[in-house]
Amino acid sequence: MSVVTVQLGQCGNQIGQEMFSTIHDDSVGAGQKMYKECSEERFFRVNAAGALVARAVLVDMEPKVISRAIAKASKSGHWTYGDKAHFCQKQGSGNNWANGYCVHGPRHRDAVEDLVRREAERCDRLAGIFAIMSVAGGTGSGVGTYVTQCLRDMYPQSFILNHLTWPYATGEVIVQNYNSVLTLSRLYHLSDALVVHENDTVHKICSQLMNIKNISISDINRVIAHQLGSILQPAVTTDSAPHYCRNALGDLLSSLVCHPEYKLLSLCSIPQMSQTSLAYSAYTWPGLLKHLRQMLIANARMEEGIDWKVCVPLSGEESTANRQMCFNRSLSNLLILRGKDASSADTGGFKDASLYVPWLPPGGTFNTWNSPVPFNGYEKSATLVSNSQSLLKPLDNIVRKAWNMFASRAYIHQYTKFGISEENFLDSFAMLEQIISSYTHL
Ligand SMILES: Nc1nc2c(ncn2[C@@H]2O[C@H](COP(=O)(O)OP(=O)(O)OP(=O)(O)O)[C@@H](O)[C@H]2O)c(=O)[nH]1
Repeated sequence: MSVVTVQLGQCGNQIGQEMFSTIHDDSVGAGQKMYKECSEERFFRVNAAGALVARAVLVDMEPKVISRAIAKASKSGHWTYGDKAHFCQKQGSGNNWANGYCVHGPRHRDAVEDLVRREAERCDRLAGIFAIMSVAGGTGSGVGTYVTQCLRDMYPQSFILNHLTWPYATGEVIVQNYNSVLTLSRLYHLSDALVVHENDTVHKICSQLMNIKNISISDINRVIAHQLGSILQPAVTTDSAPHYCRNALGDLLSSLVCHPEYKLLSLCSIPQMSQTSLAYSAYTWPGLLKHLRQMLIANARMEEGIDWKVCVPLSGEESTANRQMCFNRSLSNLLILRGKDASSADTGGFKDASLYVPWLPPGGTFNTWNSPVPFNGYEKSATLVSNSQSLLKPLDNIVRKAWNMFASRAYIHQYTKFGISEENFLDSFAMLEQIISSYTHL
């Protein structure tokens, strides 16, 4: 089964290109026929000339980033984007969600829908749609939300997974929190799940784990692409064993999203390091999984600086006490292990019922996938996809900052002039407050 990826805006196109590159290099580097075939079927098609073509549609309102992504892919000499798989215009959305959602989106709806339809028709079986965008700009967030809405209408029965990049908290764009609030509140209804990367967190991984001195956006995107690849590349699931699972998105979503109120997914991978350090490092599964479990409960996105004092509350313990300990409660977790002896690693620590909400049956909260193939040069690696309270604080920060600005009606005229009213804002705030409340009271 195949996934159609839709890359939206600058961020979506840059991350998408890096993701295809990581996936391609990993499947070739693995030197394992079944793994490579499964990965290629999922993400690439073969054109008439026998070359690999990404199953992707590129959308932006300005041409520069798309041209660069297409050129980089061609330069790899291994894969390309489709000849007519992109749509761009001359001028961006000016970091204004309303401009993207109310103007550019509807104006170019037919052209974008046509591109996605053509790509979907080239799949023998469509596993779903993977849309990549930032929440803070104008095109990725505004057009991206509009396009997701159209795709939901076009493919009501298909899985739609959105990958969202959250802005640096310090902020590059004054209205980034408005754009984020509008994007998140709409996508929450449309998408089956939202996989989130926060730029601040990934920046820290680059500086503290990868030891990069002058961190560029490409460095950030490589880390994001690595984590995405680690969940999207072929793996054996309980149902598919001994074969690789064919329905990557479906299995991911059924493992993690048990209730429409809870759709926020975070990722953490271990180990993560520079290529030079990789050659000198050796890991054991018990060591990796012990760290990863503590990262989960203490809500740390990297293995450095984990708070080892946070522990799982004993059953019946007061929920306020849990909160004081900063214990991160989960609804569900998916653990993906790749590399030597992955299938025999002991994952018992993640099955502990106290990690999870009491109202879900224990069998439905935790799943493990594995693959014997080392991922992206790592002899052993583990990624945890988590539907937990881990995004509560960043979400709350975005909503609070946006609300503070909205209270004085700052910059609201830039939105009302495109048709987004104050009531629309209020609805979005109310919707996100509800999600915050639901996750808070897990
Ligand atoms: N991780 C990551 N973040 C990016 C990248 N490019 C932009 N961003 C973030 O995305 C947000 C801005 O969104 P963009 O994607 O640049 O904007 P756009 O969607 O193209 O919208 P317009 O510029 O208004 O047309 C900011 O929070 C940036 O930090 C990227 O390549 N990687």
